[in-house]
Amino acid sequence: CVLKASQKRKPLSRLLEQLLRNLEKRDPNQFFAWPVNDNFAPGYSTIIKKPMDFSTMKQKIDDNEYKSLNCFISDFKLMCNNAMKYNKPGTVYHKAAKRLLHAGLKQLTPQKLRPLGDILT
Ligand SMILES: COc1ccc(C(=O)NC2CCC2)cc1-c1cc(C(C)=O)n2cccnc12
Repeated sequence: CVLKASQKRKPLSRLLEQLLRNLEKRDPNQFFAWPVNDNFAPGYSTIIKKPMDFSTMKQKIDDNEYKSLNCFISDFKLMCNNAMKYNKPGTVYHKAAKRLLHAGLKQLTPQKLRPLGDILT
């Protein structure tokens, strides 16, 4: 069937979905898969002003909210930094966030992304 213009996946969206899938693989416990719930994280919504998680990033891709790769990377960093702010060093979540941020940014270096061509310019 022919995709209507509105349904046509923009090249950037397809790329971001692929990058998101690769980042999610680095979160095997799915600590970052969904918004953090105040019931499990007391006071979270008062401490963290701009929550972010992978499901929200996926929704933003689907809604074409990301106008550039840098906006996508900023949300990824925000998500990890939120976890390193709310959770004390040494906790399972602080360690997971630090590891995820490090591994994720390695995947998002220009060297790794250049093969994807001029989609990013
Ligand atoms: C979507 O968020 C989650 C989902 C599941 C779990 C979870 O399975 N936690 C089990 C490991 C020990 C209980 C934790 C979290 C979680 C993430 C976070 C983050 C990312 O800060 N968090 C902070 C305090 C308490 N729980 C969490």
